[in-house]
Amino acid sequence: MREQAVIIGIAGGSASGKTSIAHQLYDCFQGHHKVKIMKQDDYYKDQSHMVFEERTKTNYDHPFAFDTDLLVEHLKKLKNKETILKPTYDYTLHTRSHITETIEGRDVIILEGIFVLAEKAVRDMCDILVYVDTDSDIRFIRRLRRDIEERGRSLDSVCKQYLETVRPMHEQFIEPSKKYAHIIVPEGGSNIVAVDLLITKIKSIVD
Ligand SMILES: Nc1ncnc2c1ncn2[C@@H]1O[C@H](COP(=O)(O)OP(=O)(O)O)[C@@H](O)[C@H]1O
Ligand SMILES: O=c1ccn([C@@H]2O[C@H](COP(=O)(O)O)[C@@H](O)[C@H]2O)c(=O)[nH]1
Repeated sequence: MREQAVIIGIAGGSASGKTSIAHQLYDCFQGHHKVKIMKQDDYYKDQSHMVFEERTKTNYDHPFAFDTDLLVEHLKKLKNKETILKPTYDYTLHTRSHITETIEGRDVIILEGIFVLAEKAVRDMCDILVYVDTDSDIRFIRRLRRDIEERGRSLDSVCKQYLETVRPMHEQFIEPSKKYAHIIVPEGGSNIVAVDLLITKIKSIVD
């Protein structure tokens, strides 16, 4: 087993299927290796000093919304299989939760998030870079359903946020970051062939 962890970065638009692919990779490796899924979203800046109303106005699809310095610091430690204390994020409150997770050294780190490819310091930490490429209408439908069912949003708030920030920021930052990918996966987690190829490649590095 390698002394350093292998870090797989998975980027793509909101609701493109990053989490689904991350879980498929996790399920494949976890019996044989120590694996951890890391969400870039856990590194959204803490906004507990702001009232809830103010937090709803934050642009969550701009790089400034993230504490990327902390994420990179943690990735460096994880690369060396050191322990970190990871923050966790609460989408319903739009801020960090009080829970901190201790993560001990792992062989494989699967990092997923909208800016994993767009942020140079983050992508430089990854051994394999994946972009999940799913059409925007499909992503919008999935996001609408998910944000209402799981993130405590209303129909109007999802539509407003999508038009005002999610869509323009996707076009400005996320879509252009596709050029940094080693592998582009169309159709997200339902693309079994692409996920199988990815698993084969990761196995060749890890084993
Ligand atoms: N291939 C798929 N077909 C249908 N629904 C999907 C598919 N992949 C993901 N979803 C759903 O879409 C939503 C967003 O998927 P997710 O993997 O969490 O995307 P991301 O992590 O990119 O935001 C979730 O509710 C998930 O269940
Ligand atoms: O407080 C928050 C924090 C984030 N968001 C939205 O989440 C997505 C990123 O998560 P995915 O799982 O990749 O969809 C991002 O587009 C933000 O708009 C939020 O709404 N509120």
